[in-house]
Amino acid sequence: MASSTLICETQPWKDLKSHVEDIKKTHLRELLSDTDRCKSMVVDFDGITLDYSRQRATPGTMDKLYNLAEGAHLKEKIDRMFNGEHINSTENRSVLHVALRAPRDAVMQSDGKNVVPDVWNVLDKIKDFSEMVRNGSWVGATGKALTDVISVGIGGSFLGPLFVHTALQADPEASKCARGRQLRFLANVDPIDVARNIAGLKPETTLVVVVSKTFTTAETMLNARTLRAWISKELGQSAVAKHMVAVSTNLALVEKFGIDPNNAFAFWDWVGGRYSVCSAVGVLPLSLQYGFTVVDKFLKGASSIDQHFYSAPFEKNLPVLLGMLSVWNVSFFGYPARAILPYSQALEKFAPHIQQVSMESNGKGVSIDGKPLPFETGEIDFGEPGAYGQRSFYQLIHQGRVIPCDFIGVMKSQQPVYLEGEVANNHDELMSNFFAQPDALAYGKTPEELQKENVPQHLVPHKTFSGNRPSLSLLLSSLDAYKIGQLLAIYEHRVAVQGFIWGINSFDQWGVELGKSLATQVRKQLHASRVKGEPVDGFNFSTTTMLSKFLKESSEVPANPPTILPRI
Ligand SMILES: O=P(O)(O)OC[C@H]1O[C@H](O)[C@H](O)[C@@H](O)[C@@H]1O
Repeated sequence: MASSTLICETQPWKDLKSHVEDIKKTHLRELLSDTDRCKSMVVDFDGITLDYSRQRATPGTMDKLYNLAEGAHLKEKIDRMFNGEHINSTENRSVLHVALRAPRDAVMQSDGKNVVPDVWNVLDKIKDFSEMVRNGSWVGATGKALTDVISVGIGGSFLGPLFVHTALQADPEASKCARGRQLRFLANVDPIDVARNIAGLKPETTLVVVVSKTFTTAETMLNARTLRAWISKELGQSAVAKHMVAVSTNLALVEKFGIDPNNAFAFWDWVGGRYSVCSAVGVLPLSLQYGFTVVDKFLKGASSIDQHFYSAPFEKNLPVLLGMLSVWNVSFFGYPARAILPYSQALEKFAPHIQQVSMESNGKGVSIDGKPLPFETGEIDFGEPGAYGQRSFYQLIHQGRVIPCDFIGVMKSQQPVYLEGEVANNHDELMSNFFAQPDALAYGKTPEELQKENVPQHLVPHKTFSGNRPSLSLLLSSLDAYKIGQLLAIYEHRVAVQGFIWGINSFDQWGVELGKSLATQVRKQLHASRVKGEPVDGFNFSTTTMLSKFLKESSEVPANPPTILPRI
């Protein structure tokens, strides 16, 4: 539905621009006193409750947002995604991560081919392989079972799997399945990350999974070569076949690296890196750690949201509502950021994953047709588990900048604790904050209220809270593999909705390229200076000065060193 009209030139956008001026005159206190309005702003789906009554919006705003969705051809764009059309136009690819969690009998086409059987071939292969490793029928070079896995990858080949792993770690069913096993992630090319990852592990009981869509990412490939050296130094070159497997779309490069193609797990160019956690990228390491049954539940949770996103009317559609409200906050109120505040330690890696999903997708400067945008897209996503955040950046959120917040709570803790004689059990204590903070942000505290509380006059300005700070709350019935899959898919689709409304391509990432090519130039210079003593040349004054200083101060680095691996 590519149309060269920018969304900001349409009538629904203009209507919202004037409507926001009215809303700005209304305090959230007032909005929250309207019970019918609040009732209309609670939506339930499959164990998830969304309450968006603390958004600076009325039912009238929502109608105007639905008009905007229509003006942006949102439904057609969602359909085009599910139909496998090449909506990633700059890379001429379909965007079909929904096919990764589709049921076995579903049909989803990309380039005239049903991709679901390919997806299930890989899933079956992962199931078989992970079972063999877990039950000890696949052993390492010395005949020992492989109990530990290091997943090597960065960006989309790291953040999603890390989020899911962290979320599953304390889940009773998953943790039982993971007993005696370890899963670690090596992402940074910093040698310190290598040192930390291999600390306490032995090559003979370790399986390395190299995860890279392209199999060319400099950091990942150097880390993969480093772990290959770690294995072959101790067990010999031939051990690599038993101790290293790969996940990639580039199977030719996997083979060239020295990994047996039988031990490579494929995915496809219609899966974007940041949307790849449901492909072998996440499914392989997670199945090795937790078993395929647990991971299958995670996929089913994501699939439940895919169906909902595809078929639910907009007023009941969680990703659509969340996406539209984000557009409202960013494009009409001009709020630059969004705080993701899970009240569950299990979700501590959720915000870092969503940072990539959201900011790499929607941080764009031109429309999908290449027209410069006269408005900002994307938002700065950040977050920490609530209890941490409250003791660090909530001050700014309460009395400084206005930052719309997503509060994410869970009804039942994965690991309940009850202490005799306590007023509240530990999870209730945590959840007290989940319920209290949104109201504190919305209502604030007036000078009159403070005076009634006999607050000394000179402190009244400091203790006054303006309130009127928007948030929304997502309450999950539990946090098992299924719910984790749902949460992931809600945010993936929310980000897509935002991009569809703004009229951008949320599925490419050209902005990442420039930094990478400049790093290549620096890498060549470092090599030439260390090996041939060549002076720094071809950079600006600032970079030349800093590079020369770096080379001089680290001159003890040998030019042609033998393999040295870190030890801690
Ligand atoms: O999976 P890889 O090909 O190694 O790519 C890893 C990452 O590389 C770049 O940084 C891209 O911008 C990311 O989207 C991608 O996830």
